[in-house]
Amino acid sequence: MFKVLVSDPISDLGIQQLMDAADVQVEKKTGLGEDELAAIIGEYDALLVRSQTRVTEKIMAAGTKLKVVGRAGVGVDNIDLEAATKRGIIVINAPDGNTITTCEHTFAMMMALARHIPQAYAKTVGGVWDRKSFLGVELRNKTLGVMGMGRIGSEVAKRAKAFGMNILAFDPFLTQERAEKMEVKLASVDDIIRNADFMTVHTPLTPETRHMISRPQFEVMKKGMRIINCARGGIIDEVALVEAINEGIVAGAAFDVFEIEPPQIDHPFLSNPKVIVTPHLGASTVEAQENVAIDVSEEVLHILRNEPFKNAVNMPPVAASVMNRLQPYFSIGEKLGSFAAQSANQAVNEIHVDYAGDLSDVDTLPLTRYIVKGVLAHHLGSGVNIVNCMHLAKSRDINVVVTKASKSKGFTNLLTVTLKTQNNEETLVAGTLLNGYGERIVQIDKFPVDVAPEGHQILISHNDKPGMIGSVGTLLGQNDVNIASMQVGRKIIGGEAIMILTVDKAVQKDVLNQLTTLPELNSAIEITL
Ligand SMILES: NC(=O)C1=CN([C@@H]2O[C@H](COP(=O)(O)OP(=O)(O)OC[C@H]3O[C@@H](n4cnc5c(N)ncnc54)[C@H](O)[C@@H]3O)[C@@H](O)[C@H]2O)C=CC1
Ligand SMILES: O=C(O)C(=O)COP(=O)(O)O
Repeated sequence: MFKVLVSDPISDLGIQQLMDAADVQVEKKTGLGEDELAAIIGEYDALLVRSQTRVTEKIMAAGTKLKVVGRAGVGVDNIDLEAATKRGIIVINAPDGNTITTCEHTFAMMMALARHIPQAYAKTVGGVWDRKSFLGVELRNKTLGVMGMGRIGSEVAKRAKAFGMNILAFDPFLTQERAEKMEVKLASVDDIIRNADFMTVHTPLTPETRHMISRPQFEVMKKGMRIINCARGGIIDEVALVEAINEGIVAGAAFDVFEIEPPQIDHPFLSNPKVIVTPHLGASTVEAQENVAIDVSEEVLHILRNEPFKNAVNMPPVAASVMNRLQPYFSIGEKLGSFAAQSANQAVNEIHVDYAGDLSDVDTLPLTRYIVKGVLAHHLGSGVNIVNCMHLAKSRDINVVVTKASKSKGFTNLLTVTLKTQNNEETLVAGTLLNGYGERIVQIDKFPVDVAPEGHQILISHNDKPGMIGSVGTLLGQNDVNIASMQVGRKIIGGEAIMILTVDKAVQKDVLNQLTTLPELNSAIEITL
């Protein structure tokens, strides 16, 4: 008999099939603290949660029988995926079931914002008949900026068009072709900030999206913009937003999610008349809750019964027979993918992987998955894993092309990852495992290099002129950035060159900006591996 614990409010109808299963016993215990949950989790084979329960390392460690954590929803940021993977606990989510519901909530928030509905309601029920204070705006003919054109963002864009809005859309995986198909205008973050009347965010919270709208963006923002966040708290800097409202830059904001949930009673949003809020209700409809609970229950049953499943966000199912030969390359493969994604600055529509050497005669798909995961994870965050990465690439019209050759330029194996963008630009990174020296990047674009892929690196493109190394070193020194190692690569004397530095800590954006002002220096990108 499998025991399943449901620790958040999850639809009874949705989990009916679990409750009906003869080999499963379901128990519901909501509102438990970490210690209380850790004290009982050892009895259970599966745990079902929404966003309230924090499934921490401590819970995983105590869950000695735990085979699966099921998230009845999309975001898995309340689950310690690393801890789960380390312990072989499969984490699954239900990515599709609440898309429309969350999209509709976003629309409800946008309309409430445009017409001051919560504020007007409060006054009216308070006995004040005030028709002067709540002059609204139409959505028709307004420009809506959508940041993140995944499942929810795309649905929001579709509905906004029906309201006569013009859509500017930004997503690192949105190509011109796909934008045209969706009848939206492909835009940069900057285009949206400067031109939109309404802006809505639909990205996951990743290191890159954290505070993606902050003071510098508010400073150049179109005056009077209205902002909606029904994705994750922290994508928009809450403090900077309140300042921008008080300075008259932002006309109003509608937030369903907060950097810390629930927010403290003195959170500045709660007393600001231009901010409307809901308590993380994006996914809260009868339909969505049934959908996600059904999806997650089905998957949990499959996993408990050792049957195939599809929505794992962490589980690496690699056949044992190929494991021994491929496994040593998993880490360098993922790093090459990540390195390439961080150095490409356009939407990618092809990931080309070339295997040269003795791996060319085995099924390299498990290794390709690590490379594709490395590429996608830079933008998609913790939701991408080696189980779902191929599907995610396909759903974003990204082709994964693999070629193989037995000759490997002198290495036992050489892995070459080339990202092709919609403008036919190519970013190439090649790497290998060197006997006795470990992982090495041996080529970046056309330049041969010898770099250990680890930590914080700065990739600089410059012209091969005397004094470049000195001026870069001096500028970094002045900014307290310590250089651990440095490599330069060039094809011909005096021509194009690259410099790759490994530094001891993350580099501030303004230091990278300062680097780009140096004479003969073309670009400087930070890469974190
Ligand atoms: N308020 C609520 O109750 C709910 C919130 N959510 C949240 O909504 C968000 C979106 O969910 P889905 O659409 O299902 O996810 P999705 O994975 O389908 O879409 C996310 C999109 O964001 C894009 N993205 C990543 N980094 C970006 C960047 N720096 N700039 C622009 N775009 C970027 C990705 O390429 C992807 O297309 C997630 O954060 C999810 O957790 C989802 C359901 C309910
Ligand atoms: O699915 C998501 O990402 C959500 O944020 C929904 O959260 P909830 O299940 O309503 O706690």
